[in-house]
Order: sequence, then C-alpha cells, then structure tokens
Amino acid sequence: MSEVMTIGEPMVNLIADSPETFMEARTLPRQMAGAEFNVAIGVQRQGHSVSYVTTLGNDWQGDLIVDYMNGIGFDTTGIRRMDGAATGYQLKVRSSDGEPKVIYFRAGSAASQTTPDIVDDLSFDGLKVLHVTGIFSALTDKTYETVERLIDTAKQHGALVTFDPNPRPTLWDSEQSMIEATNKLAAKADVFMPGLSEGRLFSGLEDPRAIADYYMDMGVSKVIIKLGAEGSVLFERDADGNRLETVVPSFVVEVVDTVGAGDGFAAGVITGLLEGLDDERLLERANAVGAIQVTSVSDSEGLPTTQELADFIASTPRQEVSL
Ligand SMILES: Nc1ncnc2c1ncn2[C@@H]1O[C@H](COP(=O)(O)OP(=O)(O)OP(=O)(O)O)[C@@H](O)[C@H]1O
Ligand SMILES: O=C(O)C(=O)C[C@H](O)[C@H](O)CO
Repeated sequence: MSEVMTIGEPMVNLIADSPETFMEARTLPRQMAGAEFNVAIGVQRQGHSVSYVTTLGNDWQGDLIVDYMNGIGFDTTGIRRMDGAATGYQLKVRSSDGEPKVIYFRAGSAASQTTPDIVDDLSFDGLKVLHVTGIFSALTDKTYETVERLIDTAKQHGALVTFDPNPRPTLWDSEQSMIEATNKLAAKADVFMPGLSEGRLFSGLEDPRAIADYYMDMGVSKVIIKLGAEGSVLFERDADGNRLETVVPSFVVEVVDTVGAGDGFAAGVITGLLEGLDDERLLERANAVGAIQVTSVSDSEGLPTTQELADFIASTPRQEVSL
C-alpha cells in the first residue's frame, strides 16, 4: 500500500490568463487545487506513493480529478463518489504583489459531506505518514470527526501524523472555535507545522520557543515553524526533555505566487521524514520545495522532481535567517 495518505478537498482551479482582474480575463486555463492535493503531488514527485481520500460528486469535475490522480499513479481507492452534491472548484486571478485573489465555489460540496465511516473502508497496511490539515477539518462537524478518526486509526497502525493548521477563518463558526478545534487536532499530531503568525494565533504566545513548548507539552514530537521567505525552524526535545532547535535559511527566489508555499514545504518535510534526513537536511529540503513553489503561478505544477530539487539546492543562494 501507499507510504503516505492524505484526506482533503481537491478542486478544479480556473486561473485567469491575464493578471489582476477577472473582468480582463478572456480564458481561464484549468488546473487542480487543494492544499492536501498540492502536498500529495509534492510527495509523489519525490518518488513516494500516495493514497488520496475524499468524496467527490458524480460530475465532470469529479471525473477530471479522479482521472488526473489515477493518471499520475495516486491510489484513489479511498475516494467515494456521491449524487446530489457537486465537486468544489475555485477561480484564481494573479496579482503583482504575489498574493492572488481566490474565489471558492465549494459550499455544500461533495467533499464537505464526507462522513467518518469512510475511514472504515481504508487499508492502512504499510502506511508511514498520514498528512492532515485544518482545511478539511473545518468543512463540517462530520469532516472534523472524520479527520479525528483517521488520525486515531493511522496511529494505531504505527503511522506518523503530520498536521498543517492552514487556517481558513471563513470556514469556521468563529475564530475561537477554529483555535480550539485546531489545537485539539494538533495535540494528536506527531509533527505540527504552523507559520509563525499561525503559531501565535493558535497558541496565544509571541515567542517561537514558547509556541514550540506549548505544543510539545501537549505531546507533539516536532514543532516546525515556517518563517516565510527567511526559512524555518524545527523544535524537539532530547531524552532529558531539553528543547533543541534547528534554524535553516530558505533560498533566494523571485516570487510569482505565494499560494501553496506551505504545501510544498509540507511535502519536503514528509519526504524528508520518509527518507530519514537529519533535521538540518529536512528543513533545507522543505524550504527548497516551498521556495520553488512561490516561483510558479500554479498551486502544484511547479513542484519539483527529485533531480530538479537536487539541482535547485546545489545552485541557489541562501537567505539570511534569525529567530
Ligand atoms: N519568498 C520566499 N522565498 C524563499 N522561500 C520561501 C518564500 N516564501 C516561502 N518560502 C519557503 O516556503 C516555506 C513556507 O512558506 P510560508 O511561510 O509562506 O508558509 P505558509 O504560511 O504555510 O503559506 P501558505 O499557507 O500560503 O501556503 C517557508 O518557510 C520558506 O521555507
Ligand atoms: O483553501 C483551500 O481549500 C485550498 O486548499 C486552496 C489552495 O490550493 C490552497 O489554499 C493552497 O494552500
């Protein structure tokens, strides 16, 4: 079976062909989106097998997504199809500041109607890493329960759990419920990887070291904090309980579109864990995939193969980073 499993809401992504406004755009080339989908692509490009779990509508978007995933070799046996609900999609328009505008069409989508019993049909044999995010968990109470059941089951089968909070405040009832629910999932994860501002929001603490302690006290083994263009830092504890930290700079690149940097980063962390990289190399790889991701307008098409990643790491200058 696959080394990595994830659950999410994959969407068709229509990207306006002209910068700045949907009004100017004459055509909207079709791609795929979805944070967990981007991570899955990044993992697969590094030569690791992926199982993708979700619910899709019986519509052309669902067919397109399943065909695409089958075509690139994902295990799609964990995908359910349903009548009466559509597969979500999104519109995206570029912006000169690198922060594109995205409009979602996903309310009541098939993915949002996933129920926890989807977990009972899955095979966990040989699974090494389960990757989950705060996006799929935010869709409904049922998707939240599904993520909880998936985490518990994957852990019972000896898999590591990586968790990217990916806050989407509009998908939650309130900021407080987002914070509480996200922290409850974080406590179940082995690896928690917020951006610094996300870590501050979820813990209520300012200092990266205090944020790391907050989550390690809950039982998280590795807290990896993303520092944007500067790079990232990994915290863990030694056998005596002392906090260890590894800070690694990212790479100097030209930013085209910042969306999906965190997803590329997560793919780097997951594949680094699978390959037993030490903390320094793990963050170097994660930073590299995140940096490559911001140079592409697509949410996933720019993600590197093993060779592209090695060439990038060998030839790209580093940023300055400090904590
Ligand atoms: N402009 C950049 N230059 C170099 N590396 C970058 C840049 N932006 C991001 N990265 C790399 O990607 C990682 C993740 O980016 P970021 O901190 O923006 O994540 P995020 O907040 O989860 O993003 P998002 O949720 O938008 O995907 C960073 O820690 C860094 O290693
Ligand atoms: O918000 C979502 O559900 C997405 O997954 C859409 C984007 O592809 C994602 O935000 C990239 O991180």
